[in-house]
Amino acid sequence: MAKFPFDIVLFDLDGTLVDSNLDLGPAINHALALEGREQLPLSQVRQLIGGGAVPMLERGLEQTGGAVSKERFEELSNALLEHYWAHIADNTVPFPGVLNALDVLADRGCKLAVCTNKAEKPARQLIEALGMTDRFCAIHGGDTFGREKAKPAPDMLLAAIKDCGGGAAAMVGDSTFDVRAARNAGCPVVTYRYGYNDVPVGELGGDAMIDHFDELVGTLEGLSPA
Ligand SMILES: O=C(O)COP(=O)(O)O
Ligand SMILES: [Mg+2]
Repeated sequence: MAKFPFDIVLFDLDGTLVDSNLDLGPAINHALALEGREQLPLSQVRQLIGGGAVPMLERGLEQTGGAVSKERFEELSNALLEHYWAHIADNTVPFPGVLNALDVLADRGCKLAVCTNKAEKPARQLIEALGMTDRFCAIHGGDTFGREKAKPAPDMLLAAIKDCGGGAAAMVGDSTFDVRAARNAGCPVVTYRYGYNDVPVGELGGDAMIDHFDELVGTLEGLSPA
């Protein structure tokens, strides 16, 4: 078998490895209800995911009547996170084909890592609850290197590449945060059509797009390391 073109594959979490909308949705709606705001349908919540909990709540408030004071935002944000932590893996599951794709990549000698804008603690909690921790050499969150270093900054990707021992890396993600972070880190990037795309999926601008995780290994085989 030909050598696999990548030594390392970096994965976004929400909307890429896992379908977490069913647990993030009730958490943001819990915070909106505390402020007397209308509930957002899950189809709308999907489009708010990708930058982490703070941008998600900011945008949710904007879409239901406008911003609140800094103090109130802090309270609502804490309420959102508390609700989310209590229900982190109630309904969240890996997307179809994810576990098999991770198995095949590991068999082909790839090291795997998670680079998410979710805070590191809930990211680890979720990955652990799904029994997936041992698959990854590194799990970096949106606060691991400070919020200003969250995606689209390349820092967590570059750190994960180092943690995995260095080598040719590719990124897999669902949003503009992932595509821009991969570009900033100099890695090719595959996007997932059924993730939580924050722009129309054709405009994400990755190097390749998959409709199902069964396509991932073959798609990566067709890409060249940067
Ligand atoms: O939770 C979020 O908003 C972002 O998470 P992601 O970077 O794993 O998509
Ligand atoms: Mg995502």
